Amino acid sequence: MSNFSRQMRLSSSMIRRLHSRAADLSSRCFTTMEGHRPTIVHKRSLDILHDPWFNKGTAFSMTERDRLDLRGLLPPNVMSTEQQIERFMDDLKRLAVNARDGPSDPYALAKWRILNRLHDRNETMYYKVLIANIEEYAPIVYTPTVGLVCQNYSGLFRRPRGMYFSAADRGEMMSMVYNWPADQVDMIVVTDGSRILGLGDLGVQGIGIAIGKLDLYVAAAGINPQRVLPVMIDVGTNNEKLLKDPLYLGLQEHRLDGDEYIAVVDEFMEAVFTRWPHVIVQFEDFQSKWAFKLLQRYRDTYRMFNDDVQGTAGVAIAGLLGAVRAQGKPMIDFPKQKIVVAGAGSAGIGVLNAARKTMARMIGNNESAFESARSQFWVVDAKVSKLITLSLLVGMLSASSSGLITEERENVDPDALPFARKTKEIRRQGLKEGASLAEVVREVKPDVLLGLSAVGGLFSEEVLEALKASTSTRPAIFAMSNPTKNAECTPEEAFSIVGDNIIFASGSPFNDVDLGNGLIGHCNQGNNMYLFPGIGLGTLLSGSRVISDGMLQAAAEWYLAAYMTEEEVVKGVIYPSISSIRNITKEVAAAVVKEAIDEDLAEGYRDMDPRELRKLSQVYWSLMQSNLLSIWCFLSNFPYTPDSLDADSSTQSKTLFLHFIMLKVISQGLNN
Ligand SMILES: NC(=O)c1ccc[n+]([C@@H]2O[C@H](COP(=O)([O-])OP(=O)(O)OC[C@H]3O[C@@H](n4cnc5c(N)ncnc54)[C@H](O)[C@@H]3O)[C@@H](O)[C@H]2O)c1
Ligand SMILES: O=C(O)C[C@H](O)C(=O)O
Ligand SMILES: [Mg+2]
Repeated sequence: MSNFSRQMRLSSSMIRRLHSRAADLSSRCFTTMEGHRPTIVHKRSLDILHDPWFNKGTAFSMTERDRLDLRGLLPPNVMSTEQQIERFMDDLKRLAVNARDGPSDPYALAKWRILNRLHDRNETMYYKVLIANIEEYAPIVYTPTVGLVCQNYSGLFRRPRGMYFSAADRGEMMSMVYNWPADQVDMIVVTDGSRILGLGDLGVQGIGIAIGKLDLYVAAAGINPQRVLPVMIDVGTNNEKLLKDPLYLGLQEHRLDGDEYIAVVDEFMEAVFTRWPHVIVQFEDFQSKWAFKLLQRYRDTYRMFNDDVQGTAGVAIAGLLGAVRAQGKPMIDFPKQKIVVAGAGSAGIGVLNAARKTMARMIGNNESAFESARSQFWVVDAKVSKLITLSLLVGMLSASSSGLITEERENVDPDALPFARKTKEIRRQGLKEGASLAEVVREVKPDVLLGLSAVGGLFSEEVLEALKASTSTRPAIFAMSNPTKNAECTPEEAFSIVGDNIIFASGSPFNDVDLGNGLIGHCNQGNNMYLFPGIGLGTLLSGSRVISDGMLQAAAEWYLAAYMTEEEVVKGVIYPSISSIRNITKEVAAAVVKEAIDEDLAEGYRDMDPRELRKLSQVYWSLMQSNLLSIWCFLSNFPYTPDSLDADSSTQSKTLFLHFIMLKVISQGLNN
């Protein structure tokens, strides 16, 4: 071989090596500062974002995100360093301004920041703090402060948490899910940010709600924090303020709609269930237009549920049954209750459907029972139909379709249609289509006034005055809208206007009211947090294929409704305190497991044979009920076993035997 050709061979292999080294280097390097030499990083994915030496946060360009396996781990909008600094400074200044204006919101936000920083530094410690002080910190990491966090998310954003799937990721999601570092994910909470609490469309900022809900999964249900995944599906926003905000972190385009929207959610569902076939997906805070459609679309094929529709319905039913007991009546009297509901959105309709079914079951469980249950509800809404929107646009102020919904109303939402009152009926009651809430309350004299309207103060003085004429010995007011400012009324307003003898519940926490003379007006928190962690845990442990109505009903009616003692209910306490959320979650989960087995839906946990599970359930049902959560925490390597395992000597041997069987069952799954 001539020297020349040897040199050629050497140089071509060298060139190949150099090429591959260059390619390798280019995949591992990026610029930390414009105009500077590139940084070489030997890390990938979240490890980069969690490393203060390398992390550029939202300033990673799209090509860098692809090269460094970061795609989907950051909100989609790429920011410049200048924008990042501006966002940080804006936020800092805003806190100073707010602090002068009034203490409460900035104080709660400051607490959230401190907790969030702890979450970033040391997750174990974060959850220990949360669990030990759940009553104090649930209102910070969850409702109501989480709403404020979502509203201020652009300013608060420091380190990403969870995954973002945007409309721009179509066709990529199946590979993007592998950017998430955990091989096992048990729970996903997903939102598209279109209706965050009662705060409307917050776009990508809605990720905060998914994070807050999963904090409760960890704190209340003992789900391992390494196996939860908050998800934001960013399909744009119709919030004009966010669309114009140069510092907004999400896609700055109007929301996708129709088939295009469904295609994005379909792709997301397929991707997550392909990587984690046993995962459970909780849909959260989707506008009602999509909440029902997506629930119908997926509920028979995937392990999923909609918390606002189904979780809220269960919690409301438990409270409504509690209100019957508080009147000194048996629960079976529920079908006689007259109920006025304000707000026929995803939560309102969910409650109406479930309450109607519960009543029908109590009075015969047949067609005519179902029909007669319908007449116990009066629904008031303020939907502006498409036609009216159009007429408003062209300046013709016609009457909006608000007030009492009757069969006379045009363009009634099909989900609300079954509750449209018949004209003949309401004429007899002295009412008409569109009657105001106050008129309806005045004429119907209901036992219950329930709000899921997202309108703060909707239960005005006039409405509450009208409720004084209620035919109930103990009228109940459920002001369930969140966060605090959106509550339909405060407990002070309710007790002072309607009287000391009422039952009061709100979605966000309020303090009890001092009624004088040593009496306390109890303020219950009627929030779906009492159900969703147990629904998720029970579904996970049973390995149910889907989440059936029966499983949800079992959770609400068997357990939550019966949870309070007679003594408590008489005092007006119809929901438990948040401090007992772990105990409630355990029982809710046990009810869900049992029902899944009874309905033949349980497939066992991972490799657990369903027949074995059935046997286990029959023999050890009562024990499971008292030990399920401890066992789960223990076996899933969750570091914070909630209550000490039952060590009572008389039950110890049985308990240990149960632990042994459950250990066998669950370890099969964990070893997969
Ligand atoms: N406590 C809980 O556990 C819980 C659970 C879910 C939802 N929520 C709260 O319920 C509220 C509604 O949630 P959603 O998902 O049903 O929202 P949604 O937007 O689907 O429904 C709200 C409905 O209220 C109607 N409305 C608006 N103004 C009204 C008025 N003046 N009078 C009567 N109706 C009016 C709207 O037309 C709409 O149909 C939110 O504040 C949410 O935070 C609470
Ligand atoms: O998030 C909550 O506090 C309850 C409910 O899911 C809501 O949307 O308001
Ligand atoms: Mg919600």
